[in-house]
Amino acid sequence: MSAEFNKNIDTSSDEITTIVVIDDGGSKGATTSQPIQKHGIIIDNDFKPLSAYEAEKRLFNYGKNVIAAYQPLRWYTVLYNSTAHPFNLILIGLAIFSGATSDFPTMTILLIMVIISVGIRFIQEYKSEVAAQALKNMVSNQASVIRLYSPPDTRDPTFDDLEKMDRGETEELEIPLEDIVPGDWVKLSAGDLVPGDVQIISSKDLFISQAALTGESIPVEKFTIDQKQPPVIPEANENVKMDKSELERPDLCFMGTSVVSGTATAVVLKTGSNTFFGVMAKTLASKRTANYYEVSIRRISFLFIGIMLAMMPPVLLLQGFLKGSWTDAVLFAIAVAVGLTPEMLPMIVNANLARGAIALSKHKCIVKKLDSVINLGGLDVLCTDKTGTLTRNKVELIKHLNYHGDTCQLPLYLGYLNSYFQTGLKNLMDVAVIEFYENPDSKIIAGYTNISQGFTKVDEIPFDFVRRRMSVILESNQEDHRFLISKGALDEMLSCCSHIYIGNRNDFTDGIFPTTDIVPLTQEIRDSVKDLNNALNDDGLRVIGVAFKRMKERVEFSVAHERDLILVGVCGFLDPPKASAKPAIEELMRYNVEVKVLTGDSPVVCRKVCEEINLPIKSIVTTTDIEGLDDTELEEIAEKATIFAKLTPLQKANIVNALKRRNHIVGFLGDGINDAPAIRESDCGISVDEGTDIAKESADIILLEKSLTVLAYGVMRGRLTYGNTIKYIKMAISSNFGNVFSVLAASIWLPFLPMAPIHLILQNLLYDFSQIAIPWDRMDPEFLVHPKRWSTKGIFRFMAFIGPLSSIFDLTTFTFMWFYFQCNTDEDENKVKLFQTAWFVEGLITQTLIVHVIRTRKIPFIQSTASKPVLLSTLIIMAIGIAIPFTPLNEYLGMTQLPGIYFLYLFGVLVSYPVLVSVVKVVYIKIFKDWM
Ligand SMILES: Nc1ncnc2c1ncn2[C@@H]1O[C@H](COP(=O)(O)OP(=O)(O)OP(=O)(O)O)[C@@H](O)[C@H]1O
Ligand SMILES: [Mg+2]
Repeated sequence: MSAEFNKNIDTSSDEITTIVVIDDGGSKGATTSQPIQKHGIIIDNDFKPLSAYEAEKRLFNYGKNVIAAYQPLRWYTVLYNSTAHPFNLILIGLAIFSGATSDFPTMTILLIMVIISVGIRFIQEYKSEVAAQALKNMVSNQASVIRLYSPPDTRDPTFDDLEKMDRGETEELEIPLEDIVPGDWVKLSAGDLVPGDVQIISSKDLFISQAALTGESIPVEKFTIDQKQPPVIPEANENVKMDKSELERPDLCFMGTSVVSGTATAVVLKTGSNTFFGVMAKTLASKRTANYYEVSIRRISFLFIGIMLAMMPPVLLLQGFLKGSWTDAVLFAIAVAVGLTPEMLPMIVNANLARGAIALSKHKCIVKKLDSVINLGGLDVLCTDKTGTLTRNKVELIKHLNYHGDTCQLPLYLGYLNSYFQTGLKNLMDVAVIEFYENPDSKIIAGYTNISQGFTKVDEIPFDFVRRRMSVILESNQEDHRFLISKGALDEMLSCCSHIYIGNRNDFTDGIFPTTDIVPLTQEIRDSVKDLNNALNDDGLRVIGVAFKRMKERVEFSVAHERDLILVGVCGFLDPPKASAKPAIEELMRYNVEVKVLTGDSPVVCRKVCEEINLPIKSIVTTTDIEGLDDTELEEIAEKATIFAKLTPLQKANIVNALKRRNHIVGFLGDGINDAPAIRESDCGISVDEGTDIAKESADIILLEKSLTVLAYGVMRGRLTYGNTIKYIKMAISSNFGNVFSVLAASIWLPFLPMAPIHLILQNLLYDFSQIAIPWDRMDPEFLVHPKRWSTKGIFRFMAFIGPLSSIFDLTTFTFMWFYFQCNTDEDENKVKLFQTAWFVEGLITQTLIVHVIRTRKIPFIQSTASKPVLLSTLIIMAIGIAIPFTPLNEYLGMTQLPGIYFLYLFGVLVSYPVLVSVVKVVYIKIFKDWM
């Protein structure tokens, strides 16, 4: 860029003070022509790009270009977040109360519980925060800036370097977004995120989507306005107030918005938290709306708290009135409250998500927001674009044909000129055209060594996904003519052509553009061009048409000039399917995820690709089939079709929404600007690292490699994460619910406390320990093959049916102790101790054991075994539970050794409880078709 850019700045216009910056449009080779000036900013001589040194200084003064609200959390914030949870507050409150009533053992255990739950959660979250940051750094976010030339080796500049610096030459650099400083000159093109609040110096058909700021989805055009003053850049410590009306100003673009089409050069006014977006983010971050998953977890937390609060008064009153000792009653009620608080819930949920995210990152899949892991597990429809996902990310030009279908140089040359001079989004097709042309083997050209040297660019009309074509306007260095060269999707080209070239010249000595062999484009000819297109499509070739026209005008060019063109022929591109696509599709089908292809390309090419990778095609629809449909019709069509071709970006998003309305959990994988709206609308938006900035910004998950294989793994991993989370929740909530019955029954029935408060609390502590390993558990393969969706209703149902089962065994234990061991009076302290110890052990063991039954639909241990950490943690805790009454601790805890016959009974419980739950499980699954 550098040199050309300087040449665009007409330094001669006013000797001393002014420079006119004129529309550059990022043009290549625009050295000799007189570009048309649309608007200009009159600014003084000091207005030039920054030097590397100045940029460095400003980076120090202004700080990095990051928004405070998005900055990594500090350890103390994480610690605060892990502590300030209602469950912990309840425990801390209860600990203080215990301390106040001189119940120090209880207080100690409560505090240990808080420390464990906060500690583990803190470690997990801090680890995942660090990992998330490292992962974010793996995703590249670059912006192009123009800076004054600086030698590659600043300490040892060459003579050439010095000369360039003397001349004040500039260079275009790709630098990390966060290193942009106020005063930097940045280049914007389609798909870019605007890297700060900027003022436009020059632009070409620049359309910006300001949806992120204003909610307005229609892109607005931005351009320079005549201005006598140079842009004002606020000082580093200046407090600039925000003025909403600035959003309307056509010459300002804002951080957080993105370029839909066109190009521009702009100067950065504000960065990071000083930008409009930064200020907004500060207020928004505190009012961020929770997503469905967060809401569900919160709802469940409240349910837990609700059960607990509902339990406290009856227990307190029953114990107080029936037993007479109010202090005992209060302590017991507290212990019950502790028992009913699932203090491990936040830790398990977060540890699960963090583990899932870290596992995914090892497969080059970066999760931007932790709970997207669960959403991945929920996917049952995956929409994807075609290029690079189903096909290799390498498009190759293999045919350049005239109207008759014969190989002809003209479409190649004109296509090349178009690709070479256009400066918008350079996509795979442009790269393919340039590579093919510049490959020495393919050049059969008379009179030219490099055709691009014979032309100067005057203007361009950038690509957009609705027009599906792009044009450049070139001036020949030999003739006094301008040429508009257009290339794009064939149908869209035909719609703007009036003539067609039917010759096949190979001699270009008298100029490249044909003047003869041009005939009107009759309907008949149109049809045969379409036949040619279809024949190429049938072979799996993507086709673009190339056309031109001669023009005398020296005007500002716009889309309106794309008419009455002469079609010179077509180029055919091969975009072969990826070898990995076939097995990946198979795997996704095994996981019951339906794949749909939403493409801007033609249906025939897309069908061919899908056939080659064995993607079953239900039906194919194109843009015209879905235009003007109402919501229900669109839903039906979205449900039925597999291939959606020639879609506009908005249509892609509409299809995603239609599928969502049909109760699907929809993922969208894409990399283009045209995919961004659909990515944003989907339940789980996925993009790739080499995708456009706006696609990446809209996505929840970034793949470092565009591949469906990773996604199949991600879906599986998401389901595993879901499984381990829901397993804990269902278990905890049903066991709590069961305990409610046992405690109430005991309170009415027994003349003494069924368990001393300290026992209840210790039991709870041990139980917590046994749960820590859950995030490391596995799920049955059968579980993983079905999409998982969060169902609060399912959780309630589970609680209501499975919870009371544990009470049955509590009650048999009470009965056994009451009748067999005659523990039926509060007069004999030893009997009371025996009773309490017996329930302590039985309760702990059944609670701990049950995870093995609940975690699977199958027969535990025989058909499905938990992972080692879970096996070990449950075994160890059960062993500790049985051992405690036999240790010297029993004195301190008020327990007593249990007789041998009790263990016979316990063995019976150990066998029959899982058997009972397993039987109920079979019935439950039969009735509700659901378990985990
Ligand atoms: N650089 C280009 N020059 C001319 N025409 C183009 C160019 N890029 C795309 N087109 C036209 O626009 C159509 C749609 O673009 P594109 O194929 O990129 O859409 P898409 O939805 O991203 O497709 P895919 O699903 O394959 O990624 C293309 O089929 C082609 O006809
Ligand atoms: Mg694409």
